[in-house]
Amino acid sequence: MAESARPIHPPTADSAWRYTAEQAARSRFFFDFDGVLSPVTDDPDASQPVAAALGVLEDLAAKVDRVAIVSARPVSFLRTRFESLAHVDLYGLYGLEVWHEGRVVTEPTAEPWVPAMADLAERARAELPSEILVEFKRLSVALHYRTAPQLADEAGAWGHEQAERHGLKIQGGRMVVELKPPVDQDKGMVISEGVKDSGCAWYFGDDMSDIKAFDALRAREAVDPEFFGMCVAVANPETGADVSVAADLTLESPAAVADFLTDGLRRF
Ligand SMILES: O=P(O)(O)OC[C@H]1O[C@H](O[C@H]2O[C@H](CO)[C@@H](O)[C@H](O)[C@H]2O)[C@H](O)[C@@H](O)[C@@H]1O
Repeated sequence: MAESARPIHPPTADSAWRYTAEQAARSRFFFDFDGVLSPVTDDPDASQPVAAALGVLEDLAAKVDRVAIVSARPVSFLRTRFESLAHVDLYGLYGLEVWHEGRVVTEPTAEPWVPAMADLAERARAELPSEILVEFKRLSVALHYRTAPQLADEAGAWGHEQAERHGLKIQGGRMVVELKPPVDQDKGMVISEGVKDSGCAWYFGDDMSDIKAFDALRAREAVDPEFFGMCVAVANPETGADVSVAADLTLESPAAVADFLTDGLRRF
């Protein structure tokens, strides 16, 4: 049977799956964690992948070239959720950490920032209202206001002041402001690197930081007419239409992502 042509954007799910199945050995899948594989919870420590996600990710990894999770969480956290998956790679802290050959490899230029980030987390706890949940992630500090949305401006102002004073990067997310070392690394860079030598890649994301990963797929398509990049958004009330508008397709929830993959795997 003749091979399908690269689907035209926005492709139908059917044409995207058909093309990917034909290119399975050269296809890679990348997933954000929070809001994509796990439903949002008030307590960041409580979030868990939807029950069907683990099995379907491992099944997918057996059919395609590579499956990876690309998250703002540390690898140590992702390991607690995905330890049972032997064939799924983990990128943590926007790619500052990678799980490689049984250990965490940290971007060397970021490592010296650990003490400064620990100090920042301590000051955030002391200086901000206790309703703002401070999450220390070794190489970044997240200021969560999900349970106290009236404190969004205060968290943002404190974050911006610290970023300016200490030369840090600041990143907004879903009811969160995050401070990071001034190291050039984001999900777009992870994906640009991660799709080298591949013919097809999918990225599933729900947050503003995931748009850079979508852009990386578009950029690769622009220079390689053979390459097919599929951007999938997961709907949520907090990022407005920005992520969906940048995507080829929008799914309703993490449970819908697992169902979508289960259905797609039938084409292989
Ligand atoms: O890149 P991701 O895997 O999507 O991580 C983004 C942030 O996810 C977490 O916060 C978000 O999910 C929490 C649990 O559902 C929720 O309480 C919070 O409001 C969301 O912003 C994580 O805690 C952050 O560190 C990540 O930056």
